[in-house]
Amino acid sequence: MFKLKKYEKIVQKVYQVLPKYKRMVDIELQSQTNVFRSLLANGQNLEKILPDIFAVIMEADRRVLGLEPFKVQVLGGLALFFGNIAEMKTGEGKTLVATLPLYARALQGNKGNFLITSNEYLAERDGESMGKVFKWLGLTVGIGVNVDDDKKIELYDSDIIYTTHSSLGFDYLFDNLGSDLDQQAVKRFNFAIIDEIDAVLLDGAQTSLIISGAPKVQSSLFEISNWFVNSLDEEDYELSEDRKKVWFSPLGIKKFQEYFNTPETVFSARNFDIYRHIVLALQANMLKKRDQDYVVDDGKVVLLDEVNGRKMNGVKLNGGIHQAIEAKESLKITPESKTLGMVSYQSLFKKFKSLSGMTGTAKTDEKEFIDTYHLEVIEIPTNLPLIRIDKKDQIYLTNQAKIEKSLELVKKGINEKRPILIETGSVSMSQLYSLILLQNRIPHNLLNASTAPQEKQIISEAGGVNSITLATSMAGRGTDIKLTPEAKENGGLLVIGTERMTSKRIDNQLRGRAGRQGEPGESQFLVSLEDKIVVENTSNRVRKYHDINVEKGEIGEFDLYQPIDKRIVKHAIDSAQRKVGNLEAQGRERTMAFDTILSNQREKIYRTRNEVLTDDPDFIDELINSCLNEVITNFVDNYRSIELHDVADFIFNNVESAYELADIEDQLAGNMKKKNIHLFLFNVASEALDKSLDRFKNGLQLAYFKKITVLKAIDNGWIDQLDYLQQLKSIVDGRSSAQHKPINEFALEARRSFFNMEKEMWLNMFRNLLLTEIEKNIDGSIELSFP
Ligand SMILES: Nc1ncnc2c1ncn2[C@@H]1O[C@H](COP(=O)(O)OP(=O)(O)OP(=O)(O)O)[C@@H](O)[C@H]1O
Repeated sequence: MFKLKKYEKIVQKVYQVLPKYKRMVDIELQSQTNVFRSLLANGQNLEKILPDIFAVIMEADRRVLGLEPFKVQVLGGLALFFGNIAEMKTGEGKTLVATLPLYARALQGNKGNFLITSNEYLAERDGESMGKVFKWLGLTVGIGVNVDDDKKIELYDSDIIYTTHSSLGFDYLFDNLGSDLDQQAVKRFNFAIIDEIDAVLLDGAQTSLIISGAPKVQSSLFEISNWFVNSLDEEDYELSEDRKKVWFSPLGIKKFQEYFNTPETVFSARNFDIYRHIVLALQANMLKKRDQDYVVDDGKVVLLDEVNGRKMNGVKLNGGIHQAIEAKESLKITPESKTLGMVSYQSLFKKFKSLSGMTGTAKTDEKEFIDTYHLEVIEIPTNLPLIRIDKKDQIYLTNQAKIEKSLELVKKGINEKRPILIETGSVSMSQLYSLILLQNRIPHNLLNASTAPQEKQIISEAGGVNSITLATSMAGRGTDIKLTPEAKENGGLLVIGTERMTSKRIDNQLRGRAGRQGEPGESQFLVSLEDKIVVENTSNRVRKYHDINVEKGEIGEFDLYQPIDKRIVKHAIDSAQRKVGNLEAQGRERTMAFDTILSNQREKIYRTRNEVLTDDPDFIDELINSCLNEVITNFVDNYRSIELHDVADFIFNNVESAYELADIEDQLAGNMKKKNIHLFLFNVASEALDKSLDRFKNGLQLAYFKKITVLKAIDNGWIDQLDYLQQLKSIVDGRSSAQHKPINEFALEARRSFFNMEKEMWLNMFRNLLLTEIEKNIDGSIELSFP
């Protein structure tokens, strides 16, 4: 409330200065960008001149787009500027609202200002339309989808960037795989507005973005593990309530120990690899269903999209689960690939100095936004009163009754000459419904994942009289259906929902296609007790109620076509939907907890990497010096007492092979104290290093050699660590009990393995520096072959 008051005061100031800018001719208004920029460069406080900045962009919006932001839109713009979530009802014009804070933030000249959308269609649509205003005011604008690699630097150098969350995430990960700082594109994370922030941060945030590459050594453990898992009984494992997790019961663990003849705890380092494979086999057999999660096509496992059921050709599950399914189906096991980079959306967006978001539906999940992102939700009033009529849900016992009743509604809408939008929960349902409409001779447009290329065309026709659009929830976000004057007169858009979606927010987004900008409209959802979400998430009591009454219906004792008005049924449907929502929230919380641990390590590595990439010779030399010290200290500390042959082995394996045992003996002169050995090895290594580096007569080549050997050691170590952590996550995530707190075990092991990785990195760096062979080509270039 306090914040809203503050913003309202600024709005007043905006309207006080607006007339001044309205009087300016185009060229004078356009020049204000430079005026503001130089004021800011000279130390002017951005907030002080905010009313003027907002007034300029408002007037530019009006001149270029023909749209002057309403008062409530200015208020929304301020909520975004100050880093909040602006909750503005569907159709209130959020696309335009975003222009105000983006312009203000971009004036500081610090780049890295983003508008992030949940899909490519919106990024392109909004980037192109709103881009015109920014360009008119002299700023540069980039659209970050489908961009060639060689255009990435230019893209991210724009003042304002419209892109999707995944494009940004992948570009960030790829940047940190390269060996050239000049090639890094995503350098600045200053300000971001996330459009449809609940879709991006809640609906789509359970999975992390992953880049994988380099095949791993093939393992034969997949088949053995599959065989073992098939020999288990039901009491050997437990499934979570939502059947999305599975873990071994104490009985199962006992069988594991007997079968593999390993009395040690299953979580010991020695058992890690086999245990991982067993867990994967258990998951593949118990959680992944053929023809539901995947199909077997031509000897290959092809995944199915959970939401729209389409085949996802070429997509593979990470972390070995894909191979475990192949073993389950007795197919040829494809090579497993290592994870090269991984980031969750949560970590990605936490990188921004200032983050904000907008949506029509955030208040219900405000707690999660505050807890996770420190984002407050500010409710912005509507410009005109909302006059859409949201009818209460009609609940039927059977799908058949529901569909027939919805058809009646469609026909009624046709008689009233209104545009109709029918929403289904999946691609298959949309196809089925399309068939039913055709059987009833009702012409319509179908909008789902497979007709996506025609999206623009379909939406442009959707607001005319008698236009019927059948869609999946794809048409639920950002879709702006423009009504014809006649359609408005006839009552506006009629939205018919044919089932509850996975959250109330998504339902509300669908309703929100109607009644935009104070227009007339209506929404009606029809639900049945046979809908997927209800069947999968309801109690036995409701199931019984369904079964008994269907039987009664068959003998005419229950009217199947009469909507059910019982509280327990309504309650059951609401709670089925809530249950799905809660499970998803828990999933996000877990992803976040795991990723927080991982992101601390990732940041540390990426920071060191970037320092190496800056080519600062002092930094690299210091690093190399520490490397000698670390490796030798680690070696010495590893022994209680060191024998001569241990020292010889160390030199032979890591420094050079031509060293004679007698020489070592001579030089140590019987003094086998650790301090003396340390000194001796340090001298040997320093000499060898000088010799190795002396091979480069050219300063540039020498600098390159140092940089690349160091970088290679860091990257190899980190990739192995990342891959290990991903595997570890999949096995600890499955077991949750009083004794085992998965996240604590993960944290402990992650820390221990990071420590080991650091040691391994130093050693690899050491070996790279001393043992890399060089071949000179005739043209003066060199080729390195690493040990
Ligand atoms: N100030 C304005 N004056 C006139 N029309 C406007 C104004 N602002 C927005 N509009 C129009 O309102 C419609 C809805 O805008 P937009 O699609 O940006 O809404 P939204 O808030 O993003 O909706 P959703 O929540 O569904 O994504 C558009 O047709 C847009 O042109």
